[in-house]
Order: sequence, then structure tokens, then C-alpha cells
Amino acid sequence: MNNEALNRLRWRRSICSSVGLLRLKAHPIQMSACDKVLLAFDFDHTIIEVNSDYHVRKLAPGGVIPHEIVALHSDEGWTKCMAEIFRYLHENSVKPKDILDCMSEVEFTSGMVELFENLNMEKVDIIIISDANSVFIDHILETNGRKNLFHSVFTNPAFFDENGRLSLEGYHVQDHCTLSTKNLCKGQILEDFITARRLDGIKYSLVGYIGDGMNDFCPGLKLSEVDLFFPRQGFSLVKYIQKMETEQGLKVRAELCLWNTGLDILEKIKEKRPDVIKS
Ligand SMILES: Cc1ncc(COP(=O)(O)O)c(C=O)c1O
Ligand SMILES: [Mg+2]
Repeated sequence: MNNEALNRLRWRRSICSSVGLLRLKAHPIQMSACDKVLLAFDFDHTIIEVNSDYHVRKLAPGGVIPHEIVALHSDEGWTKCMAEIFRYLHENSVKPKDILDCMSEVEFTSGMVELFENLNMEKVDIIIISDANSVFIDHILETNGRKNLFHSVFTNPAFFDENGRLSLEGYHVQDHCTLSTKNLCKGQILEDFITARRLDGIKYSLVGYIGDGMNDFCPGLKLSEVDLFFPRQGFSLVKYIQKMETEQGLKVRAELCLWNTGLDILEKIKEKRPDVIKS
């Protein structure tokens, strides 16, 4: 986080603390916490229309990744597969600039910019939880001029090594959640974030989680009845929610709000919390 962003955060925190103190007089029970809305976004097929990990494959010779590398992709995770893809690209003379230029082509999903521009960021925190990687996400946010909007980005750390190869690690190692990949449990990240913010004096009166894939089911389960779960229309998460309920009795408690573009999300937030929309 740069100095400007840190200062802005501190400034927001100080505003929140004063609001908390004012509340103390009228409503002693709510005293220490500053109420905000949290919107947690998946990245691939959510903030952006494509899957960045698939988009980069076009840089391989003939746009084809060898079968033995593709075969490393599993439901338990794809960081090994992606690390091998990056090794393969490097062996085939793909340079860091080629990868970054390829990511510069990636556009935000329709209506996402309008959604972000209409949220009152004094009242809303937005975060990203993604099983892509930090280099792709950073670059795409930067080229779209939206990097500073996000309070935090949780994803697999990546960097270009001294030879120019993109190197990738898992975000964490976990084996408690069988719904998630081994390297990244979005549900745990969401819960840890909310707990950390609570300790900072920020309480979320509404949490919205926006995603498309099966790896977004675990954070959806963590939401409560007052929250909003946004599975993307026509993507795998919609059917997975039904399947997990009928086959495993795992029921999402939050209100389900299907979405197709960012404008659908904006409409729903407007309806539930007009106070966090810019006037
Ligand atoms: C290779 C690969 N990368 C990324 C993702 C998902 O990333 P995100 O969590 O940003 O949707 C998937 C989902 O299946 C995938 O297969
Ligand atoms: Mg996704």
C-alpha cells in the first residue's frame, strides 16, 4: 500500500472513530464499532470478463499448452499447473512485457465501473479474493485505473524472477476446507478479514459476496441471513449452490441475488442500502 493510500485509510479510520463516539451517547450498545458495508469480489469472470490464467495461454507457441502441463490442473488447486505454464512460456521466450501487455487487453465486466463509481467509499469497503495471482490482478487494476479502490487484495503471490520468469506461490496451505483449493480458502480469508477489521473498530452491517465459480461457494456459506450472495447467472456457482444443498445439506443462509452485469449488483445494493450509494 502506498503512502497516499495509507493516509487515506488512516483518515477514514479517524472519521469512523468519531462517528463511533457520537453513537456512544445515543446507543451505548453499538458504541465502539463503525458500521460499514463490505463487498468482497472474486476476480476472474467477476471483476473481469475472462479468466486471466486462461487468457495468458494465448502466448504459448500456437496458443497451445502441452497436455502434461494442462493435466496438473485439479480441483485441489492449479498453482502447480500455472507455475509450469509460466515456466513453459519463459522457455519459449515469452518476456515479462509480453505477459503484462496480454493482461492490459483484459477488460472489466460490463457495469463494474458504474458499480464502483456509484458506491460511497466512505461507507463501503471493497476487497478481492481470487485464486489468480498478484501480478495479473495488480496489472489489470492498474491499467483500468482502479487499483486504489480496493481496501485489500487476497491472492496467490507472484513475481518475475531475475530471469524474467513469472514465479508463483500459493496464498496459504490449508487442509481444513474440502470445498476450497489447498492453496486458498476464500471462506477463511473472508472470515479472517472481517475479524481483523472488527478489532480495528469496523463492523460490517452487510456483507455482499460476488462470484461465479465453485471456489466461491465456501465464502457464500460464511454469510448470514442479513447478507447478500451474488452468484453469476450462467456460471457454475449457480448450479453448485443447488447441488450442495440437495446432496450435502449445505445451505447458503444469505439472500441469493443472481447477477449478469455490475449494474444488477448496483441495483440490489441500491434497494438494500441506498445510504451507501452516492447521491
Ligand atoms: C486456472 C484457474 N485460474 C483461476 C481460477 C479462478 O480464479 P478466481 O478465483 O479469480 O475466479 C480458476 C477456476 O477454476 C482456474 O481454473
Ligand atoms: Mg471466478
